[in-house]
Amino acid sequence: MREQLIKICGLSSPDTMQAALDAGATHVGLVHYQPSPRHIELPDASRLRAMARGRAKVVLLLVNADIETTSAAIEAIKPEVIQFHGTETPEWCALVRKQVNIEVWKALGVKDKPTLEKSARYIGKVDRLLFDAPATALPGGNGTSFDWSLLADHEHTAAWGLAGGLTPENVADAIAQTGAPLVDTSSGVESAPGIKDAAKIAAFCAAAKAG
Ligand SMILES: O=C(O)c1ccccc1N[C@@H]1O[C@H](COP(=O)(O)O)[C@@H](O)[C@H]1O
Repeated sequence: MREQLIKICGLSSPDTMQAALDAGATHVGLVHYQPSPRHIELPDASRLRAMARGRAKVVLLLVNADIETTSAAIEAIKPEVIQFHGTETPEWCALVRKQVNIEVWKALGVKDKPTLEKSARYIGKVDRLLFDAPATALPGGNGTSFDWSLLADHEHTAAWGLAGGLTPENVADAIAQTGAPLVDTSSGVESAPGIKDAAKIAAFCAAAKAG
């Protein structure tokens, strides 16, 4: 049986990092993007990163960051994965992937079939595609989902994951409908924007594993 991959993103305190690790998250995400309520400065991110070593893969989330910001964040956090969540091009993703030798993921907002098909531009350039709801106020982390039926007959030719509005209540259904090998949540395990809830994190991981 394959392992269900589970990413809890936007962690910014030791308590909630511990909750995600104890709940069995396979990936934990740190958002380094100033406009986000989940933004974390590099020294704090580095401390949380140390907690996860050997227990879960750390995913550094960046949005259209310049070279200096990207390099400084990678140097400080030493993540296993970098997730680009803005309008980064396939070429940019491939360049970073070649330079840093860690997994590179690209998040893409799925509005309709054509936008899903455009994801093919990233095949071979990244290690995983992350299908999310289209950007609204923020490029992601808005707690909104997209029409999962768009994925039903999509032929996946690369590793992928599902994000956008996933909660402890809907994640099992999302996995059943889409077969997502990785599920990713942020808002769905919070009590308020940027405030993670340990009980919701535990419930999400349990539901995803059961799903
Ligand atoms: O979490 C954020 O604040 C964020 C900011 C900018 C880009 C992406 C962001 N979060 C990622 O968006 C998806 C979906 O999040 P949600 O579950 O709908 O809140 C996920 O990958 C988050 O990590």
